Amino acid sequence: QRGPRSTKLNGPPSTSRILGLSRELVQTSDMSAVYEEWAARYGPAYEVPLAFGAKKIVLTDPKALAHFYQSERSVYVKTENDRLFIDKIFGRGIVWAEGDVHKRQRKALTPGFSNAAIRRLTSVFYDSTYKLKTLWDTMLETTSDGGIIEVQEWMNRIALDSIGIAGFSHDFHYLDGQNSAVTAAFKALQIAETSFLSKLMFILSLTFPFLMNIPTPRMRLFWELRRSLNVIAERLYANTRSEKDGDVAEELTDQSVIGLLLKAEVSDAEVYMTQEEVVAQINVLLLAGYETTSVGLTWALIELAKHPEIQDELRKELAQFGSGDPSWDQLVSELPFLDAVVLEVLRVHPPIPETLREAIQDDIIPLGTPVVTPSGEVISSIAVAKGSAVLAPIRCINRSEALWGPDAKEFKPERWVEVKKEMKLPAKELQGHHHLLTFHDGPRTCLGKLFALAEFKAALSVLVRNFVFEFPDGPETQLETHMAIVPRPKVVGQTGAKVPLRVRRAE
Ligand code: HEM
Repeated sequence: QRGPRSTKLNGPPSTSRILGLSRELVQTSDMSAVYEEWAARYGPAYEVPLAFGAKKIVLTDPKALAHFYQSERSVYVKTENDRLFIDKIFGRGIVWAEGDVHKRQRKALTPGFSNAAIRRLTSVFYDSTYKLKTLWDTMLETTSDGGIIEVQEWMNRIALDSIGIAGFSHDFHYLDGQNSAVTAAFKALQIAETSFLSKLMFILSLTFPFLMNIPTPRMRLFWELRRSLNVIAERLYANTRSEKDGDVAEELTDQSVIGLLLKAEVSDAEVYMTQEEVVAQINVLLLAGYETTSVGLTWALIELAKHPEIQDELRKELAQFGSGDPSWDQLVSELPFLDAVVLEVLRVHPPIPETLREAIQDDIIPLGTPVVTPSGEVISSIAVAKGSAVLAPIRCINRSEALWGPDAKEFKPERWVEVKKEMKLPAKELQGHHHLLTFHDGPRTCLGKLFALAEFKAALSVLVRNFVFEFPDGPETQLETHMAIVPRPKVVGQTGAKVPLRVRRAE
């Protein structure tokens, strides 16, 4: 028996009876700007026609978004097709799980991400960045004017080695130039240019999962990545186990996220995980912790290269530590400008640009700002029928002029001084990390938030104190998006996700 129907909302008209607006959604280079335009025209809750008569409800209203994220797991879940895709790539770990299985897995993983755990892991982030500093120092030794360095690749190296060691006591030695099946698969994904057909197949496969079995070059890369991650994950599982049994490297193992996880697995039945689940968590950590942070760090260097005055101000703030490094506590609370730069990078360039969910039961979503329906009725809540797709366009929300003011698209770390003192903008109604939904919110909010923030801050503090970053062709250099696992920046004209910067040693 069908429950109440969804409220009919206004929204952009379909351009194709078969594809709805799917083709436009795939072809548009800046989807967040389109979502913003539609929100300005149709209000902060509207609907978008998709392929084969499907549609999705798009929310930019802060009250609606707070409700949406708080109702994750109980009302809003990942779509079956998303889960099938996640299962194929990541396995059945925490990103795949829903309901009680998710609750149990999250409980088991949580201690690995506590304040105390991250405080202990901060030295790992410093070690990785200093390794890079030593290598760059050697590369730049003979030049007075700096050298051109493709920084995205180096941020990948910091991020992969850091998650390997801090996640499961495994050193990939990627900073040392060592390649592996994992690095090869990630690299191939970054270089591969996605054809329109391949992108369209990918989008359609979320509606028609059988398309995932068609071996497009992109799908083959995903399968290869999964295969290579599994080999590593199983070896790590076995190693950690034998280390634990023989009490070898116990201290190191215990400090990594997976060390704590394995400990929980043997001692607490409530959070018991199968070997398959543990292997899947390693895959998840690798993917969730690697791409997001390396992309975020790359964007940070891009923005600093585009804004030399901001880079100088940050360098000045960091100078107070001389040649020493800020402790974890200092990184967290004694470097307001570093904090502002990091928050601004996460606002303007959220590594995961949107959240798509499906309602597993009927729901009523409250609205802070009423919308007008096609029949002219003014409503302050919308009915959402079981089975409806709901989208939170994070990147659009973070950059929305209606929420963040007319300078919303600009990179201005100084705005955070105001935001933290007294937020006057409509964005103050947004929940999440300092009004940002970049890490989501609610019961499925990013578990690695503290990990990511500590890594960002430690890495940037070392990089900015020691090096100066510039665009070889000036700050007006244009960038575009390259679709890897998450969207990556690339300088226009480069093949693949490349960001070459001129790097000089800071005096
Ligand atoms: C800037 C860096 C990062 C950003 C922006 C970010 C963002 C997110 C987002 C948006 C989600 C929700 C995904 C979804 O359910 O659709 C998520 C989940 C998650 N993240 Fe992060 N993440 C970052 C770094 C990390 C790191 C470094 C780790 C681990 C070391 C991590 C571990 C996780 C885990 C385990 C989940 C699943 C949580 C759950 O489903 O309950 N993340 N992250």
